[in-house]
Amino acid sequence: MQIQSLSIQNFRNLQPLRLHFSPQLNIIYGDNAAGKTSILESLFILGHGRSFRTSRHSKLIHHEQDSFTLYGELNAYNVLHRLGIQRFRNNDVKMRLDQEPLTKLSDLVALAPIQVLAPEHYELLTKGPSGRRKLLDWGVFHVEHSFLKRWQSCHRLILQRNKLLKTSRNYQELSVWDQQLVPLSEQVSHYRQQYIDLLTPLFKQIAGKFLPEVKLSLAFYQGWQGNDLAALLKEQYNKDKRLGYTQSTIQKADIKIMSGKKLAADYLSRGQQKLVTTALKLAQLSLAQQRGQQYPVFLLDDIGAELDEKHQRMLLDFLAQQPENQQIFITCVHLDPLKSLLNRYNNAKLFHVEHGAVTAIEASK
Ligand SMILES: Nc1ncnc2c1ncn2[C@@H]1O[C@H](COP(=O)(O)OP(=O)(O)OP(=O)(O)O)[C@@H](O)[C@H]1O
Repeated sequence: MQIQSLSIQNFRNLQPLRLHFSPQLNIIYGDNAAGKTSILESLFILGHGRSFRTSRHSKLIHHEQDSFTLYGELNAYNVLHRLGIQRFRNNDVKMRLDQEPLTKLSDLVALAPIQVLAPEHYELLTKGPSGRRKLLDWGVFHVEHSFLKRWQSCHRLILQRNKLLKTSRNYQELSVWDQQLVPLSEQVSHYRQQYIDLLTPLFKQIAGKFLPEVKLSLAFYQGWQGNDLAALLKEQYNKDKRLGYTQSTIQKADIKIMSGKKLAADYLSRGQQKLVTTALKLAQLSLAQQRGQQYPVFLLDDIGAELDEKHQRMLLDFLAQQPENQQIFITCVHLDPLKSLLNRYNNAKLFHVEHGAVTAIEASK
């Protein structure tokens, strides 16, 4: 997938603008607080309907305005699509795809795979499992679109079960729900496990280059112990009732990132943890390419801020070896470290951002 152009209105500090992108490499540079990440954020919203920096949409709207509007031209499966998203302070959202109203976020996500690696993600290992689960589910969804429907049904059933737990007098009253919940949960877990199995060799290969000193691997925790979820739900009924929620669900799933037999988060330095996150995201990108899916657009925020020079070079070398139709966006304060990457592309585009205004610069200059 490639983003051909983007118009932005009333988004964070950005002045109204329209940008035409390179199908390969785009570099957005400028001083701190110029608005570089805001551009990446708006690109991310085209494929996710939400930001990667905040869950509060109102923060994205320019201080003095009531709504922001994004309008993107996307090339998906060699077809040009026009996507418009408008978000209001009261949380209303209007989305249109090719002139038609778009009501399902999943259609947007399926159309436009967009992946981001930003400083926010470098705490992926130490924070709770929800970030890792999001990363996993985004990947699973792009391998297997039918995953989402099952995932949503499962969440609905868990919600209903939790409500019923409070009023139920014995397990029998819940067992009908569990007859539906158990097979659905097992299917969701099966897809997740399959994805981890596909991702692991690529992750090991990439992590092995970035961190040759540690032996990393991935393990999948499905959200409960053992293989008999039906028996577990029955056995845990009294405790679930006391707690007011179901303990063993797909909502507890996690990717365990291991260093040998230990959890990587407990033993690796902060720098090493950043490299593990980088390797995970790059492995997801490689997996999509390997499977002949639509290549996700890859957004890399603030390359200079988090990695040392040696690993920055390794990351840039990795990006320099990407296939031709892989679109990449990178933000940075200094252009110098990116010169060798720029030299590899004859159609790279540079954008200079200053106080929310963006100027396209010829890459040859
Ligand atoms: N809703 C908003 N309305 C107006 N301005 C905003 C809004 N939200 C954030 N800003 C401002 O937008 C500016 C740009 O922020 P952004 O994070 O995009 O900068 P950046 O160029 O990526 O900076 P850095 O290099 O420091 O990461 C900041 O000064 C921020 O305070």
